[in-house]
Amino acid sequence: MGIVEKIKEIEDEMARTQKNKATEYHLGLLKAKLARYRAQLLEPTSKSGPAGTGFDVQKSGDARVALIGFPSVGKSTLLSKLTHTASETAAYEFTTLTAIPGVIEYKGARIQLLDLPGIVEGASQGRGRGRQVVSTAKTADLILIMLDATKSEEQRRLLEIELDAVGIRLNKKRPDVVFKKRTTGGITFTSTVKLTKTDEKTIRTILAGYKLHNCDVMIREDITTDEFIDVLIGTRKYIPCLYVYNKIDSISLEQVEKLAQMPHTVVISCEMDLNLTFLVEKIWDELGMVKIYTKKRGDHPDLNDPICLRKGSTIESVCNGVHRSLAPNFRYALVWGKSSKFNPHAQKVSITHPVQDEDVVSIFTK
Ligand SMILES: Nc1nc2c(ncn2[C@@H]2O[C@H](COP(=O)(O)OP(=O)(O)OP(=O)(O)O)[C@@H](O)[C@H]2O)c(=O)[nH]1
Ligand SMILES: [K+]
Ligand SMILES: [Mg+2]
Repeated sequence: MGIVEKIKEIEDEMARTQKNKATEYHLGLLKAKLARYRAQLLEPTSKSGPAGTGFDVQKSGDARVALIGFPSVGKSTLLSKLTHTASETAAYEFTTLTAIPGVIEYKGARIQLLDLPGIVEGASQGRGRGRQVVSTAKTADLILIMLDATKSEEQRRLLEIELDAVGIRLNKKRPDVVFKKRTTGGITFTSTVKLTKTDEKTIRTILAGYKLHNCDVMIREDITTDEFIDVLIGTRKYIPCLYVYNKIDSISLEQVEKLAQMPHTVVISCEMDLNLTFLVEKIWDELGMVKIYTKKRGDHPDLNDPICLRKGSTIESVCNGVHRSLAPNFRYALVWGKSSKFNPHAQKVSITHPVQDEDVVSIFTK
């Protein structure tokens, strides 16, 4: 009998078994067995693709948000609450076995929310399908670390370790270091600030360790040695993160207040519908989305169908948001709004002009 059949058998037996004092222990055993089989299902097999690749879910919408957490913290419950997609939820661990995408619609934007299997300690080392989960997290524009408010604080640190191990840096900026490889000329080292957490000698030792004998290094921020290594490796992902504590219906008000005061933190209860709207607002803020309205010559701006972009986007992204034929044929654009030098009047701009929230843009092509 395969694992899937065994799981089915246990689930059937659980459904048949009446819940009462006498069956409590037996049900507990079944639950434990079920969790074990489901965990086995999550282990990589030759069929499930090489370790280190994420789930094959098409990116869609204006941004992607990934739900990362231990089993049974309520990830699927949240997906079902915030989107029109239902993801199976249950009281046993490893209910979700693959990536399930849903869409949050907010302020005209479509944000993809990705429900993922729960991960366990050691996920990044290839235990279970966890490696696939953390690899998928790398593709997100925002990570929601979902935590069970009734469980110990330790869970948060353990998850951070797993994400760190695959090169994800949470709520951190890329270190301000310019690093250029050369073919000759040795190492030029400059630092525009006083280094208090590392020094030139350490950095030169590291460079030698990586067999980098010709390069330019310019450090413009008081970085740590680890941050310098991140720059060298180059594939680090700097992703914003919100810590979402669920199940606050089961803890005291004092505890709720304590959690809510922590930075980048939102406390919610999916079951009691507490703070879910606020969570969506925070997701929007953290993603740094802007809304751009387009306007055809002589028309009013189209206020019903804004283009949603990440903060810092340029006219080029606006072009691509309308149609991919626009950018190659671009002549100039007119912008009204915060990014116009002459606000409230229009400014004529090039394709590299950065737009701001609620700008109105007209694009002129050749
Ligand atoms: N008390 C309480 N229970 C909740 C809340 N949200 C979800 N649950 C319960 O927590 C259990 C797990 O929920 P799921 O949504 O399946 O959790 P998950 O994180 O998707 O779990 P896996 O897919 O197994 O990793 C279910 O029994 C839910 O009913 C909440 O706000 N409060
Ligand atoms: K579950
Ligand atoms: Mg789930």
